[in-house]
Amino acid sequence: MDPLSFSYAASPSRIVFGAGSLERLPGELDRLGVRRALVMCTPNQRGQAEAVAQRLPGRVAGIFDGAEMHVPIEVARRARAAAAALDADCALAVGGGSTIGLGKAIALESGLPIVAVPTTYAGSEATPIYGITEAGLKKTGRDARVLPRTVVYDPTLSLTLPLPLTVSSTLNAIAHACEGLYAHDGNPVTALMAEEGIRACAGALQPLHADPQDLPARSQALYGAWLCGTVLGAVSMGLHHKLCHTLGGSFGLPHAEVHSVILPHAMRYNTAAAPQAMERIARALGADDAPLGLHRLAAEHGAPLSLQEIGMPESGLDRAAELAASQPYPNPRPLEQAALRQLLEAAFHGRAPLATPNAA
Ligand SMILES: NC(=O)C1=CN([C@@H]2O[C@H](COP(=O)(O)OP(=O)(O)OC[C@H]3O[C@@H](n4cnc5c(N)ncnc54)[C@H](OP(=O)(O)O)[C@@H]3O)[C@@H](O)[C@H]2O)C=CC1
Ligand SMILES: O=C(O)/C=C\C(=O)CC(=O)O
Repeated sequence: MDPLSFSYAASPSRIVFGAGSLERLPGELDRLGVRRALVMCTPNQRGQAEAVAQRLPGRVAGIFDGAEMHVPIEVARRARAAAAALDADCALAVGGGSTIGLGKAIALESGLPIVAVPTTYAGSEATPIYGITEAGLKKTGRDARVLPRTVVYDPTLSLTLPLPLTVSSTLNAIAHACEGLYAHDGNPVTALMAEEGIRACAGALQPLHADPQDLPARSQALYGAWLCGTVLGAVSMGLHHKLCHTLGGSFGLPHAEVHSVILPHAMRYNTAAAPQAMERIARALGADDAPLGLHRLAAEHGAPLSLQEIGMPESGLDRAAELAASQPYPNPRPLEQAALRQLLEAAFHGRAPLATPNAA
């Protein structure tokens, strides 16, 4: 197959990046003709949302502070009703993937434009992917309406992100890029972004570990998160993301942490089937071996290493392997339930990924 045969579509989002760029938010709303923004946040980030609202006198329809992880449908319905009742003309999401995801739930139904001000490294602001959880099942989809029109990346807003979450959220970002490097619908541009995204994210962890208030390192992590999120938005995800969604959606495990634990193991599962991707990941990490490099990065910076420690019941491993193997999706190596069960066993106990793949 010709390796230089691809299709490419650039993201139409407008990106405003840099320390202090929140000051540019009023001008960005002007560009979109926004008059009544619904400012959205989680309950604990209400203060931050109020501070953002104060920068927009006369242009805030209200504050909705009920965002929750994985966008429960009941929360989505409440937010949609609030946006309609307040006659909002924009969903202004200030927060991490949970808040931005709620903005997407509104946009999906109403077509309202989203302006995102991300405060974690999850990358949702850079994708047309939405996720909504109903009756214990998380469904994801793609729709151009949910891609934020404008993203204001201001690294000063992430200075308050606690270090453990900083580390796991950065690994969540790195996971997007890792899978982007072997995606069947990737292209040379997403590969460049992925490798640079991994390098930027991984390189930010050491200085942030030493000082979580290191603003240049926060900028670097956010820059990497933008690149990795853009990759996620452009290509199909494989085993790693599917496994994380199964574990998050059906077993309630925390999103960024489950990514941190699974990533080295999912990369080992795919090592033999995606050698070029592994080479690029290893190069970006400055490691000899991609899965071991990812495991080391997580271990050195105190990320959780085992499913056990983030709440996975051992009794659920069979079911998780079954669920992960039950729906077909593109992945470099075919999905084999027994091998996935072995992967989950190693991840459950927090073992380093085996030096050779767990099946031929
Ligand atoms: N559609 C897509 O493309 C993507 C969607 N997602 C989705 O996003 C969600 C995960 O995103 P993630 O960002 O990890 O989760 P959250 O948005 O839930 O944020 C994680 C944690 O970060 C804390 N936090 C956020 N901002 C700050 C801040 N400025 N200072 C201090 N603490 C802060 C929150 O605290 P508190 O709760 O106290 O506010 C929360 O506990 C999942 O539902 C996932 O499925 C993730 C990636 C891509
Ligand atoms: O679950 C969603 O909302 C959609 C995608 C993601 O969460 C990507 C990820 O697993 O980080």
